[in-house]
Amino acid sequence: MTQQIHIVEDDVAFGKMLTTFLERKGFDVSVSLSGEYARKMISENTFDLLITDLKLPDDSGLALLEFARKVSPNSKVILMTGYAEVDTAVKAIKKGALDYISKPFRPEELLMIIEEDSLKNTTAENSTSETAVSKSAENYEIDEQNQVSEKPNFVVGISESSKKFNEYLRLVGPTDMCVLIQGESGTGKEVAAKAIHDFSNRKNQKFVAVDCGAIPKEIAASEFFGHVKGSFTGAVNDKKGHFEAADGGTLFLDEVGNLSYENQIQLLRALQERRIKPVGSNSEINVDVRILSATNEDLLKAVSEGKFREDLYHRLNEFSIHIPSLHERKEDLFMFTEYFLAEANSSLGKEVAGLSKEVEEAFKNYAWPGNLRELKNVIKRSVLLTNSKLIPLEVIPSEVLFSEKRQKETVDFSKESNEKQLILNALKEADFNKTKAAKLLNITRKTLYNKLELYKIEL
Ligand SMILES: Nc1ncnc2c1ncn2[C@@H]1O[C@H](COP(=O)(O)OP(=O)(O)OP(=O)(O)O)[C@@H](O)[C@H]1O
Repeated sequence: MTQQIHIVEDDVAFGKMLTTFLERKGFDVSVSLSGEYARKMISENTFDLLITDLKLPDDSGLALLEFARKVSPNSKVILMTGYAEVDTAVKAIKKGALDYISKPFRPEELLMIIEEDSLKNTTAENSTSETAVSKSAENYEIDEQNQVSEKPNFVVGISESSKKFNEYLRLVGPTDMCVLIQGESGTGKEVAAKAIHDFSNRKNQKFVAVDCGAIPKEIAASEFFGHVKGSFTGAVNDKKGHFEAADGGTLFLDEVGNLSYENQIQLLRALQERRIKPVGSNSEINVDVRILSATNEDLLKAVSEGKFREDLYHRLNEFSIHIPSLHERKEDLFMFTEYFLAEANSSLGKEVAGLSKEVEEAFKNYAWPGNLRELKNVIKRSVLLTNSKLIPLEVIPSEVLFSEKRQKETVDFSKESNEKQLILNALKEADFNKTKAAKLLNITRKTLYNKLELYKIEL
């Protein structure tokens, strides 16, 4: 079926360009120029995908995202952001957006995100059979001593913190303990949960991952415990819930801190009694499920503020694992880079050999607020745009080069080639406005003028 896409963009020309591109790729596309019109459209139609600008004259992309999650929970949302808005975009991902894309971007980059998501969905659909096992099982193999070990395609890392948390995965894996995995968005919490499952004797049973942040509280009970036909409007068939689907295996509750208080009580009851009752049913079903959960917020603080039940917190947290942010494990950066580069080359049919020296520097200096997910995205988009052996600075998104989140040791201005390229990038980014470009570079206007002269950059 043709996918219905709705674009919310007040820049008429840009919206038109995206529409034409996506229509050529076979999508059914409509556009809103304002938040008000977009809200009307979202209420009256069911779109598969909503692509919205973060800044609208009468609204914000974040508010639209929240609105869409309420009135049309099945619609995916991609946010288009300016270069300095990565933090907000990361917030958007936490609120349930599929992804974000920083402007300026080429339409091919957007298509890549859309196609990657459809691919994921197809894989997910194909793996709903009773015998399906976790995808991350592919990440491990049995060695000669019959020990489970990582294949090279699962990056363990060389930093002390990575070694430690991977050791914890190994240790807690074979137990039946409930594990709470904590870490910033994109650090690899789901990958870690799958690894725990794969180290357990449930590894040949199902691993069911549930994004608690994406379930509206009204239907959470039916999602977790299932329902019987006719139990509420819209319940046209009996439906199995996640607990039953994961019976014998592992249930991974992602963003568990987002569950409403009422849903927390229901979950606690199910965990204590190891029995569930589908909505509208009179009989209970025994379930044997190991619970792993993850959060990127401070759950203990949520407990002290009365937003998260303390008894549930202790149930879920029989063992806790903290995944370090990429910023805290900089030693692993280039291992992950190599891995994601190989992955991007193979999926895009390219043969990019590595990063240029300047890009390497920029990567080292960036704080990576979106962690491994951001690194993976940046590399994939850059590989797509690279036509040389090494990834050049020009294809790197400007937030990586100029974000306020960059660490203090900023750009190595001692290297002339770096400096000239960075100045050119900043000028481009600032639409050749020198005051803005100087600000981006964190130098005075006068210094910028001197440097323009030094490098013979004519404007
Ligand atoms: N050890 C690893 N080796 C290789 N790739 C990894 C590893 N850990 C994470 N990744 C990749 O990084 C990306 C982010 O991982 P994941 O989805 O597990 O993060 P998350 O912490 O669950 O994110 P969120 O908080 O947004 O739910 C994924 O594409 C994943 O495949």
